[in-house]
Amino acid sequence: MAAEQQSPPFTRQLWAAAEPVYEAILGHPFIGGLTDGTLPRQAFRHFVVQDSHYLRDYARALAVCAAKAPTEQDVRAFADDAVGAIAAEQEMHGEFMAALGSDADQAAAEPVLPTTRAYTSYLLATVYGGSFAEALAAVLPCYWIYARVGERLLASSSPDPLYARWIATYGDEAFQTVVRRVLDLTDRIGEELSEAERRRATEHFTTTSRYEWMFWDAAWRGETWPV
Ligand SMILES: Cc1ncc(C[n+]2csc(CCO)c2C)c(N)n1
Repeated sequence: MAAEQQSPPFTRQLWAAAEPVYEAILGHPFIGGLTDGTLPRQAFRHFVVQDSHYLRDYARALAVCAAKAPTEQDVRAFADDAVGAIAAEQEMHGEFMAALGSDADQAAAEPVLPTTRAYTSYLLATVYGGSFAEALAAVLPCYWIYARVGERLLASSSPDPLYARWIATYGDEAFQTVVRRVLDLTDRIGEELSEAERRRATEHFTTTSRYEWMFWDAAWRGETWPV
């Protein structure tokens, strides 16, 4: 009998699809500026304000993932992240806003800009309308790209204490452990997917990876609504 055809681990397939985007992120001047400390405060502030808006909807997206998750343990893990991990990120943004002479209320009062709106709309449409695998693939770049970027930047860190704090959060071993958990789940789910389902999920993964690049780029450009 012919040996059963083994698919490569799903995460390997996903990363191969998004690798050029990851390389573009590492080469982006926003990331370069975080590392060498030259990133203008205005660009960092733009990022923090938009990220506060992003996190509200991302928490919703994780809660939908929790509702669709296959096992009790996975339900708990996503529900925990929807509450605890998001709260930790919001708290960090509160500290960033204070260091920038502002606060969370002021951030909340600022408009949600085009890239943030596009990214969160896409995330929410995918998690509400798609299968669990599609939902997982859509939320995954948020974890995985930040873990890879954090890990990469940790060695050099930043001469700017604010930017060093940002890097330390994502380079931290505790965060890397959280991400490994989500990646293990992705490989587990991937084993049961048909080729067509893998393709659909990969499309979501590539799209939200691109939105991660665009999110930094929007802050770097000081994006506004054109009208
Ligand atoms: C645009 C954007 N993408 C990813 C993250 C990082 N992040 C946000 S929620 C979450 C999961 C729980 O920790 C992670 C890793 C961010 N802050 N902003």
